[in-house]
Amino acid sequence: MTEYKNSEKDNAQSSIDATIARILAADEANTNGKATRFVADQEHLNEDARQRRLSILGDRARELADSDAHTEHDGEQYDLFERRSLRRVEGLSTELEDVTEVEYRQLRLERVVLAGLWTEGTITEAEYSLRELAALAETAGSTVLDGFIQRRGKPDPGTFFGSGKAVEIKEAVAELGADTVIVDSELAPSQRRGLEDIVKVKVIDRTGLILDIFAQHAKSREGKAQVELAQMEYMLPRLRGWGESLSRQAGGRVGAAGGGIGSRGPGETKIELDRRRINQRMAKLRREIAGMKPARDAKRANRKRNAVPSVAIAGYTNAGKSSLLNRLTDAGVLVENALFATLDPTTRKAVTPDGIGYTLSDTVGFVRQLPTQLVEAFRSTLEEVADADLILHVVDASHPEPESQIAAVRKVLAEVDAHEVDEIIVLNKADAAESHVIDRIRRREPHAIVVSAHTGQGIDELKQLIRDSIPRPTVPLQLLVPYADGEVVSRLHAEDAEILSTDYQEEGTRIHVLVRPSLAAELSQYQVED
Ligand SMILES: Nc1nc2c(ncn2[C@@H]2O[C@H](COP(=O)(O)OP(=O)(O)OP(=O)(O)O)[C@@H](O)[C@H]2O)c(=O)[nH]1
Ligand SMILES: [Mg+2]
Repeated sequence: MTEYKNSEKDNAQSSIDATIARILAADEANTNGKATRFVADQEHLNEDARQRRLSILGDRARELADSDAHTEHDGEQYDLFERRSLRRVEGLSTELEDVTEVEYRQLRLERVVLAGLWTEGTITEAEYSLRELAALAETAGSTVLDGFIQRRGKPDPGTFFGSGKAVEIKEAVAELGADTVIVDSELAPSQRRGLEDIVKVKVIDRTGLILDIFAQHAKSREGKAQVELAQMEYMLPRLRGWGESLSRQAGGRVGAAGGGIGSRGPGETKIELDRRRINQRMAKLRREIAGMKPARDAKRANRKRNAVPSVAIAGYTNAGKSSLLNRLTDAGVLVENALFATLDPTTRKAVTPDGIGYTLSDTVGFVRQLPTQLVEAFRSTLEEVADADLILHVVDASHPEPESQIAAVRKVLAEVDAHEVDEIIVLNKADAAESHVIDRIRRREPHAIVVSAHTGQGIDELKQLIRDSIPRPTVPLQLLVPYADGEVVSRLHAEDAEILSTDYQEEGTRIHVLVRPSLAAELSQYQVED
């Protein structure tokens, strides 16, 4: 309660806080567990409140739709044009061709109502989570009509929300003409069915929504296979939930007849057939993904052999990772004010201000409650982060509370064993951030730097910091390179070597240089005494 009062002081004018105030007032009036509508009741709506109702979630949605500011560092953004011209075709993107009659839902989200439980933390956190869900829904291509938060100790085992709340959601769905309810958690299969029976439209959970976005955005063969595998993994237990009673019947009969080989055929239910086909498909996908690994490993091994230091850009979705890559290397990678714009990792060559080469990789963004199926499916991609010499952990400092995003990212990094890699916290979007947020995080994170990929603020310092943080060539050599072998000199200039001095002598170029051990061996023939 006191936490809320503080934030009210900071931001007294905002419509969100007005909403929160209403929620809290209603919450105090109601006993704990009673439903709280996220917006004012219809009969109490004056014109002002009506406007506010439209803007509570719409703010985020509009932000997503309108502001796609690009800088000249973002290049031509061909991918963005392509993505815009490839907007979703109903029902196609998430269809699973190989699987018939499965309970898998084609998401086809159009007009949606959001609903979340507030079980712990402050109402402000519950609010952020719902706003993020709105942004996710927008990214998936749907229109968000309304949102609800219910204060409740723990979810109802049957219907997730309390029955009163569920009825209220149903009324809003009918009133607004929504076709989908999106719940801000992962639902048990039975809870989803229970809730669907009440609200009478399709119910999707956060995991299903994130999987849908990934399915829409995956572009490379590997990315597509990874997402499909994750979708299947998500689907399988839900399929079981649906078919449980059927399977039990068949199993019972098999059991009574003594069971065993041959007795399964006729008694086999459709659900088991589907499950088997999904398992087969998953095994095939796993093989395919494993098959793609050698190429990736070879690339990585090549980088390792050349001992090129690698820097991975990681961070919460929409933090500005791709913008930062573009700013540092002019790579022209897709930048979009949407969640999960980047799914296929891009690696670019970069050089430090003093000419040391390194690779810089953009990665898939993280999100709170990133489906575990996705972490698993993207493991090979994420492992590259674990392999890096340095992680630039990009944080959207214009968010009022980036701490929870930092925590969510570190959780995923730990899952892929990347938590021991050196990390620089890059507080991005400084141009749009509140200074008290930046100060607060800098106090907590000594290894932080403030930048703006848009204005270029702090970018030179960041480049210096990268220079100081990556492994540097250490082997000192005195070389005398005949003028006929000029390409060796240019290679030293282009590659990973730190040239300390150059002297043009009669027999050739005399160079004092620091190189990596691998290169030192190759250059032995040119070595001379000091
Ligand atoms: N104001 C401001 N906006 C920024 C800055 N950097 C990035 N943005 C905006 O933030 C949005 C997301 O940028 P991206 O670079 O696509 O973010 P990302 O982290 O790669 O996102 P995903 O790939 O979706 O995870 C875009 O609308 C950018 O224009 C910045 O320094 N200042
Ligand atoms: Mg990106």
